Amino acid sequence: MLKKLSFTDEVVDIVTPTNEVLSAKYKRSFAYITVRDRLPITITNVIDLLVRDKDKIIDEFGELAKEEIKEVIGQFSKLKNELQTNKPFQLLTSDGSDVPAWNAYYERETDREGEVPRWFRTSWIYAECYMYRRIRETFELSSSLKTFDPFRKSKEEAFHSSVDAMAILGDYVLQQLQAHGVKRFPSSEMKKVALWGNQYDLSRPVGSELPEENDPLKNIQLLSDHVLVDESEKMWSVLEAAAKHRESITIDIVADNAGYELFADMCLADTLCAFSLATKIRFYVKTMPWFISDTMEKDFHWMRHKLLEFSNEYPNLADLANRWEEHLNLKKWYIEVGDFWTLPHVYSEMKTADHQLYDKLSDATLIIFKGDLNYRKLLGETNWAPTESFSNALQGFHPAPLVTLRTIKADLICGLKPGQAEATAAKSEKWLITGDYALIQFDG
Ligand SMILES: O=P(O)(O)OC[C@H]1O[C@](O)(CO)[C@@H](O)[C@@H]1O
Ligand SMILES: [Mn+2]
Repeated sequence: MLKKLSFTDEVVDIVTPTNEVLSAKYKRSFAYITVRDRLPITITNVIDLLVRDKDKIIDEFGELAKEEIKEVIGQFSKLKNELQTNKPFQLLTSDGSDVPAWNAYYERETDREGEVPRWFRTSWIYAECYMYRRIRETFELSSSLKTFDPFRKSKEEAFHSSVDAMAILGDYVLQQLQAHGVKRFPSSEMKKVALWGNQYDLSRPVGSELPEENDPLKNIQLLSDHVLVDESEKMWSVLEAAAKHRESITIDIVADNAGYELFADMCLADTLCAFSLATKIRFYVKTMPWFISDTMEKDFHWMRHKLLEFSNEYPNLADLANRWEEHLNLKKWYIEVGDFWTLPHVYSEMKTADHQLYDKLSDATLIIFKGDLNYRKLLGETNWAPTESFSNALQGFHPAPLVTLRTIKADLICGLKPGQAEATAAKSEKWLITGDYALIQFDG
């Protein structure tokens, strides 16, 4: 009798070859661990939430939700099974504005791969984005749960557990804001605060914990020798030169996680405006629940309202929330939403996939990309040699001068000095996935 092939027979027991796109087909890669272990856990957690919070959800979304919760749970069990048995992907069927782009991507990949993409064969970025899109689609196809965000509760809990850290940072930032015109822009502190804020994502692998030190300003000192590349001077030079020569300075922030990280990004944005290093800031956020903790527009407004509620306990947090509301009202700050950020495209494809967005980013004086997922997309999800230059790794993506503030949480990197990757690996075996190391890389 012929041995029945299991999908793991297709997985090869190697690390990702240099210059290849990351994929769960390489068994010794973080992509494999993620698709095998981490993604099914995410689906299980969504199912558990629906079971545990059933009554509350029915209260909020109406009686019809009672039946639909059961159906949705069934769909998620099916999705998990599809993943774990390496089934082919499917076309999306909901009426979301991004569905044509998703389905075009599916057709393109099917042509390129010579077969319908599957979880353990296609690129990691496609598989992981596809899972979050399928979760979204399941809710979209219901009648009563269309707007349900399965990660809202986790995002809100994470916000509450970081209020003390925000209060410390908030006090510091308000002091700086009051000192503008007298003191220089606190560049060293603010870049690190926004950089290490990226440790606060909710899809951390087991073993990569948040800092025990609650004071973010002390924490950034402890981590100062963990920034493997720091090209922040070049980013300040761009802004200082623009401040000297121009009246308007637009900074685009491609945001990442809600909660503490977003708070830290807004502190950076506010300080840049106060010190005249920016006149307009556009925050790009996601249109749907994404990679658990990524910011949606509603998460931003929710945070602002929560901060206002602290007016007795932490008046500085409320003051900051009021300032940010004013920036939005005065059209100094914008929250930008768009489908591209939740498509599986890497950024070298932006110009053809969404030329309007590319043109818009091209108007910026500086673009700041936050976090690990943005870094993966910047690098084309490719396993570059660690010494490859950042500029080459971007593969032609250059709408405007750009900088990435990333704590390292996936096994791809570039722009290191010869020997630096090896020396870091000798200090910490899991340096590429724990988020304990970081990069500030600039392309001018
Ligand atoms: O919020 P970030 O920094 O984009 O990180 C998201 C997480 O998702 C991944 O990109 C994939 O699971 C990890 O590499 C990372 O831990
Ligand atoms: Mn994220």
